[in-house]
Amino acid sequence: ADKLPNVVILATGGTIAGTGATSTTTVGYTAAKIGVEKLIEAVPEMKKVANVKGEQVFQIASESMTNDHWLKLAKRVNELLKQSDVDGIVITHGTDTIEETAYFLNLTVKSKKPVIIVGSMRPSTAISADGPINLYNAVATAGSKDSVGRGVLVTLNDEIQGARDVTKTNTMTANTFRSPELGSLGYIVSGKPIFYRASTRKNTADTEFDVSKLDKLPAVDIAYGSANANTIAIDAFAAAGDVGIVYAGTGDGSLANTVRPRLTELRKQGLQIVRSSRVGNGPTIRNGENNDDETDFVVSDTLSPQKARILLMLALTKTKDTKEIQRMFYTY
Ligand SMILES: NC(=O)C[C@H](N)C(=O)O
Repeated sequence: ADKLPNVVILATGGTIAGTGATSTTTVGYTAAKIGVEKLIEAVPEMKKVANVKGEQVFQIASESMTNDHWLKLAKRVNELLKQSDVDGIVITHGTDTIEETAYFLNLTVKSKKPVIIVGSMRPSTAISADGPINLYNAVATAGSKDSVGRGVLVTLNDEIQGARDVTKTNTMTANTFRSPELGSLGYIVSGKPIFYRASTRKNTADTEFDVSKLDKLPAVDIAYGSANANTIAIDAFAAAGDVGIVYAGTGDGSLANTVRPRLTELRKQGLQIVRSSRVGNGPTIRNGENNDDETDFVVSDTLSPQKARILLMLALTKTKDTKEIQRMFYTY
């Protein structure tokens, strides 16, 4: 028989480790309660597809994930993947920011070995909890040779999503993770990942980003466009010392006439401005709703504001040049 792959589970908390008062409590539970050993014990079936080891890296609800957590996690993943006795990694994670952590690691993990991020929508104590099957599928995917070189993957609900394009689309249901514009990558069928497509964008070992020597990321925040828009948030970000702002504009990243002049001024003062969209689908197009060549802004392409924030932070660790940063937004 083939030797089983070695998979390390890095646990970070989330609803997959959550507990509720009763088996029918699916809302109003407490996230991040159960330790990694208990998570592993709950799914003995995993032993048939991999040799599994667990490590508790944090125990938090994912809405409290920070840049510092990401740096620590990326460093640990890179360390482990350098070991010849580690074939793949599974990260258990809350679902609220799972897509952000996935994209951050997609740009900063320096290995082709599989990295799978998994969560659940129902707490571990719930009737028909989705955590155990999701964890089983994630371990099976992490141990599969078919998953090598595909970038960081998010697996829930029997589906495989790519880190760049996946997003949470429903606040409550188990089938919340979708890659609405560009499609999911595949399915997990009885413990076997089946891939149908791959992103054309660069990831992991093929990126230019290296966080191994960083202990801090540049300060970048997101401001949200709406009718009656004003500059209160962007003024505060600038005053707080942000070096970049992602503006989640209306429509194709359009900017109100009350906002555009101030963003242009902030760019002149050296802040990097990325124009993105609050719509959730479709590209924010260069020189469309704004003359970006003239204002010297970057556009996010199809990245959501929350993912544009990540790429802008990493870009700013390499360069301050707008053209270079725009190139990165068309590359990753
Ligand atoms: N379903 C979940 O995991 C939600 C939880 N608030 C978290 O992100 O940690």
